[in-house]
Amino acid sequence: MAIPLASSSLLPLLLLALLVIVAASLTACVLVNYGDHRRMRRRKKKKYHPIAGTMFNQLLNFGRLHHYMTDLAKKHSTYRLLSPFRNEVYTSDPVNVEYILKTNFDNYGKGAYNYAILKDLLGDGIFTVDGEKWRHQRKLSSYEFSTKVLRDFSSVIFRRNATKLAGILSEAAKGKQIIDIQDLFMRSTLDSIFKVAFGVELDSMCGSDQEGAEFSAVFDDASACTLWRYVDVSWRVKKLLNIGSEAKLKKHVKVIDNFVYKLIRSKIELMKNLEDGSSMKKDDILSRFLQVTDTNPTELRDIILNFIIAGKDTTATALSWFIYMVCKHPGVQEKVVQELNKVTHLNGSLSEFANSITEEVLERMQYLHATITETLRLYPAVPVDAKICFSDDTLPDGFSVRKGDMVSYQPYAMGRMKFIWGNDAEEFRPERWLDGDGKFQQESPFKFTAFQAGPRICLGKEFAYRQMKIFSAVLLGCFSFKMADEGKEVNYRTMINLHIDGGLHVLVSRRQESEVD
Ligand code: HEM
Repeated sequence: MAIPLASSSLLPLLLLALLVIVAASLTACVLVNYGDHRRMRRRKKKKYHPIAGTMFNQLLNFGRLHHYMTDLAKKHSTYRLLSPFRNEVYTSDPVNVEYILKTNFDNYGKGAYNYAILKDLLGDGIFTVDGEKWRHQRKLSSYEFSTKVLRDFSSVIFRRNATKLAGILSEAAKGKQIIDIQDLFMRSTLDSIFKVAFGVELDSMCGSDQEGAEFSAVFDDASACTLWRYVDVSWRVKKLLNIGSEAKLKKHVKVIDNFVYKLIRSKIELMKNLEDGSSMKKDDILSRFLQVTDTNPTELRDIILNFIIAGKDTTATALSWFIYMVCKHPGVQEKVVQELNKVTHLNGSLSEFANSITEEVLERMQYLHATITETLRLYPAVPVDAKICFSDDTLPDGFSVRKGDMVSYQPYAMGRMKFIWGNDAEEFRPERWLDGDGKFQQESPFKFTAFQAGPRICLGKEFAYRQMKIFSAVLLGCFSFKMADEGKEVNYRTMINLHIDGGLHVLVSRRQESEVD
């Protein structure tokens, strides 16, 4: 999901909310502690995970939240943070993770809490629901995601957009211009997912489509307002009175709905008018749904918007951290290029070069696959992922959780745990993913949790890898990258996705060995 935790315009409000929450936390912590103590005495047999801090500490460490949580994880593989609203359990223990995400899957989900917050924007889409509703969505969507039609169509879009991006970098290289590559990745992944989902060219990369640019801005803002509900305890009142962020959200959702329903209506018209479906076959997800299912417009709206939110910032942030890593490790950058040299010819036009990156070529790029995976191990696009516990339970480590507790696994902290990855856990070393023959080796998804695991594992994992590999192969084949300011500290901004704070500013230059024009 791609929702900023704190856009700069929301910062003063956020600080005010933090102060209120801090006061409430302190009082609640005392009460919860006391309550825990009494309950523990009553139910002697049950034990609960150690308390490592409170929500107050989280707020104090907001700017370095994932560092803070990693430090706690180094002390306790599973711990509790006290909050006035609910008990929060955080785990980086793969055995507990497997239990929550797979073994007792039905007992941990989005719950009514997340549903209420997300529903206005994401409707009954795959991200917001549990149980039968989720199963239905998952079945419909996983069938589509596994088809060759979608694979081929999306690869064409990725190659085209990677070529477009390389064209922009080419101009920047000529003028020795510093570019914010994260911003460009954000635009190009939005364009890609939009084309794949709706069959519509948004062109936010070049900004040629006014309506598209407006949709993109409104969608980002609506996501920010939705996320704001997680910190604004008064959001329901504001919604009732239609004021502040809630009034803004309502207005934005209307714009989004108009845009999306218009697309759906015109697609339905188009389908009706097709005399010979095969000769004018359309391969975007919306058209495919209309061809093969009898999904109604509201369901379609929810399905497609959820895909857009899922596939937009996740891939863009992962690609940005990948570029950051290869800038910091020029040796790795060179090894990726050597591999590319082996499997493709770095000559011809930009689009010829991009088109030469076929499925077979992608399959042979094992070192690139390992480098992207190593990036995601240390910089997972979703750094923490929370579930709600539906009934009292005991985790495999012997500690109990209660109905209503928030139970989270933490990909960011897990990537840095020595007990999972060995003493070099914090080092960037793509080789850890390769066997003696240089072949990529999968790890347990309960250790490498960047894509979640179990029945709800990311539906777009293969799609995302293909996109990231095509983009990185095209870009590294043509350009060498270095940081615009080598001495500048690069950090994340605390958001649902792991964005690079302030963007990633790089200098690119044409590669000597590449004769791609
Ligand atoms: C580097 C890229 C990506 C990463 C790291 C990633 C990671 C994740 C994670 C952690 C979840 C679980 C979120 C939750 O608990 O709700 C998830 C779910 C999901 N992802 Fe991805 N994702 C990526 C790209 C994509 C793309 C490109 C798409 C589709 C176009 C996609 C589609 C989905 C969907 C539909 C779900 C919901 C699955 C379900 O609840 O059954 N993802 N992803």
